[in-house]
Amino acid sequence: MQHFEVNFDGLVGPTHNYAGLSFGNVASLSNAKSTSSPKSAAKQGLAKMKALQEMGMVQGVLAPQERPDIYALRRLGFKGEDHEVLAKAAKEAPAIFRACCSASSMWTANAATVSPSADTRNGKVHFTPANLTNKFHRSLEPETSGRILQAMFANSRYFEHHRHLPDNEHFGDEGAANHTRFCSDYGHAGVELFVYGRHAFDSSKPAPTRYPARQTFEASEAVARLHGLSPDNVVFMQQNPAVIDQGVFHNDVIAVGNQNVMFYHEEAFINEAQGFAELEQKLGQSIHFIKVPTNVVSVDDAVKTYLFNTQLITLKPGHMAIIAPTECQENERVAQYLNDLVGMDTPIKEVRYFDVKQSMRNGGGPACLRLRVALNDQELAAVNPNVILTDELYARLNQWVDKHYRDELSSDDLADPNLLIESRTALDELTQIMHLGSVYPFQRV
Ligand SMILES: N=C(N)NCCC[C@H](NC(=O)CCC(=O)O)C(=O)O
Repeated sequence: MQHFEVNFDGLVGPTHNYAGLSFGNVASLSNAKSTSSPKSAAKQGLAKMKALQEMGMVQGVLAPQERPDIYALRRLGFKGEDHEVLAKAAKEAPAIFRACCSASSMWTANAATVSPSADTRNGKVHFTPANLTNKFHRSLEPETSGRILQAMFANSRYFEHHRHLPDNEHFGDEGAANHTRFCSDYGHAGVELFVYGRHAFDSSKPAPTRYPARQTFEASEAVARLHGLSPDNVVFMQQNPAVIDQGVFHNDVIAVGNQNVMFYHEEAFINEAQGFAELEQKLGQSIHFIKVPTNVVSVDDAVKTYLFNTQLITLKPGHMAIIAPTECQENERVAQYLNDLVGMDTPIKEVRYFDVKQSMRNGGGPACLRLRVALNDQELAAVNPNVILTDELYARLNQWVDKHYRDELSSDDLADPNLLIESRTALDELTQIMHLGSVYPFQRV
């Protein structure tokens, strides 16, 4: 039996824009209200997907969501025809309106937590959509994320889908951005590391003071329970609150792991030694812990360049590549570090740089843009084949973007009723291309 790690990248939606919605995410706040390019954002994402496919990876595509979210606006009391709802909300509650227009589902590392079948009690691949309660604009995602994932992984013999956790800050869950799986090989039982930012039910425990900790310990525990993971194969570690307060709003902004490698910043965790010893003991083998010291790369540089929001992928046994944003190349210290890293005696042998600047300006790097799903060949054969990137699908999606997406989008354009029509037209066609069925609210009423 063969095993794969499949990366499901978020296809950027037609309303991609910069609205400054994520307090605690430095890039989101500093680029608020700049003009975006949905077309280049989508094309940058597709180019990264294609490159990984050409590197021999199995690459998947995760569809975007319907925005503006007219249903959320109606729930908040805006009435009338769709164009009236848009006009009233944009005028009377512009901040709420902008939140309902976000294309934030593109960061699919936050779509769900996924446990491969080798780790779970019933031998199925488990999915729990993230509730994303900490940010209003992101809390609009889990229902549709769940429907899209069910349309992609539809075979109940292999896949089990859970409902997202209760929509409350106590169970704030940000999905795979705070979850890393270590294993000797993708098909072998691994150890799942859940990293949380605070304890919701114990205020005596450390917590950040400036920016929010989006993931709670209690949420991480609940996901591990739902997925039927054995306590012998799970480790919980707390993020260092001091780095959350410096803009590290998810663990994947300060650490990335793959198989037997953990690439991380010196300041990432509380109780690092204890957590890492537990990881190795539960995995039953040693892990390459590649620690980047503060005096080589500061937390500030890590946040600005997303050195750790890189994808660490296995190209052949013992040979990994780092997929980094071009921001890393443009920072002298980080570029030098990466240059040195590939010469060190670790499984990381090469670095490839990608321009995902449209996403980076909202605080989303290469790793935010993908959801990892480890699958065996039978499970892969049971995945909806129309969501796996082929040369044909790549060409088709590029044409689709050219046909439907705007070159530029400003904050004022969000209230244009044509944008809603354009988005729905595009998504309706996309569900046919990807054989997803009626996953969007406008297709269901
Ligand atoms: N690290 C990972 N895995 N994901 C990055 C998510 C970025 C996203 N940005 C935003 O939602 C900004 C939207 C805006 O401001 O318009 C967020 O903060 O949740």
